[in-house]
Amino acid sequence: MLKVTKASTISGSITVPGDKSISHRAVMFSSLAEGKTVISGFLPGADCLSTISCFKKMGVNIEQNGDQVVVESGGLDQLEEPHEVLDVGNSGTTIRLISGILSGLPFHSTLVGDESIAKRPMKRVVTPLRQMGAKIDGRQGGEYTPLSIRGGQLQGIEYHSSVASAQVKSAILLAGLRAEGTTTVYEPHLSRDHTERMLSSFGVEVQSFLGGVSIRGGQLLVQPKQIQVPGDISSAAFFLAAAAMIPGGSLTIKNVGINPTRTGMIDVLREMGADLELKQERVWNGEPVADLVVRYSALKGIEIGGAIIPRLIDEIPIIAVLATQAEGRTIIKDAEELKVKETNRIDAMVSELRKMGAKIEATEDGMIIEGGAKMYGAECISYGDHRIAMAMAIAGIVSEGETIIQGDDAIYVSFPGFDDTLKQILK
Ligand SMILES: O=C(O)C1=C[C@@H](OP(=O)(O)O)[C@@H](O)[C@H](O)C1
Ligand SMILES: C=C(OP(=O)(O)O)C(=O)O
Repeated sequence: MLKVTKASTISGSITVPGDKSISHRAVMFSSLAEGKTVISGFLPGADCLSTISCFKKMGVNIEQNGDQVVVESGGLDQLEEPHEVLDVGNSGTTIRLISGILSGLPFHSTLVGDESIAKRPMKRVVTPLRQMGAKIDGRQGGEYTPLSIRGGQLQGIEYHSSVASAQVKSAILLAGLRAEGTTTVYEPHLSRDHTERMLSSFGVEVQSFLGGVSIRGGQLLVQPKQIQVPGDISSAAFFLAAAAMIPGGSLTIKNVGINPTRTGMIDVLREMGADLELKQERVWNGEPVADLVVRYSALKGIEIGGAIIPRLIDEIPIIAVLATQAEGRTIIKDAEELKVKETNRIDAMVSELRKMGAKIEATEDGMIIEGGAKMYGAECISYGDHRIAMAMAIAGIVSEGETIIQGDDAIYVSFPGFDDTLKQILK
């Protein structure tokens, strides 16, 4: 249980843990390359630890010590048939990306996860992977876990994904690495491109073009020896929002990844009127990084939809909180993907923010928030979803009285140390 009370203001200089998407990929791709890779700035959260555990079960030697990870592998061809079930825990990224990798390997494996994973749709990866030649079975025709995969000879495909999902795109590209010919994925809007960037840094040729990306099969990964993971902008988002909406707020967050496919939150903050600066811009392993400086200023409601949605998909719970503190109406649309995350994030945010007095309603594909309502502390639940737990903790610091968040242990999925960082900046 996490307890928070109204903050008089927040200030300071902090860092946030490593980017979750990049940490998963760093472990996966290092496991596919022959030799030793040292990863620093790794996110030691539950989701990325699940990825490590799956690759260990396929014979990869991985030592993890806090945010330092050393991966020693014989390469893709040396991965072994796992004796045990591969457990992805709560991690959608792990199950979807690993399905793409397993599809090209000549053995059988079974994938399971927790009760949230058991409700998340898998056909979005199973369908294209089957088209490429993988034999995949699962509950309800392959829509739900447990999934059972027998990989082998694959054929490249041209796939038009109906969702802008980096997990779908990455699963197909990773299978494409082992397929005959070229594999092309088209997506309705550009989703995060960490797979493309990191594969390039492993010497793989990936062709990105407007609307899609192609990969030629049979290419080997050559490990870059060192990978430095930037701070996660999705974790930084909670504190950026807090500083932007609390009078007198002023905060620096150092070493944050600012890959343009992830910076929708920065665009939203600026459009709402926040005072935000990027400093010390630089590049780590093909990923842009900066220090973010944010200060309080009056915010106004805006409309959010279309191509920006995949660029801020995980930030929508905290954007909903931000909107409660802005003047006027915020409309979030085209975000139906929120219904198939760790929980239905539209329903969860509407229900929890309403308990605190916010004026918020759910729509088919998002939510509408009327800013300016007075908010009061309440007893909230996380629905086992890390982002809901953190969003409600930040809602608690702008509300009168005390807020209790039940199920805050979910935060460990993506942000170990959230509580301490929050305490550090609360004044
Ligand atoms: O590829 C990734 O690392 C991720 C992609 C996104 O999911 P979708 O691909 O389902 O949109 C995001 O929500 C998730 O937190 C991480
Ligand atoms: C949706 C998320 O992650 P995943 O899909 O990997 O479970 C998230 O971190 O918000």
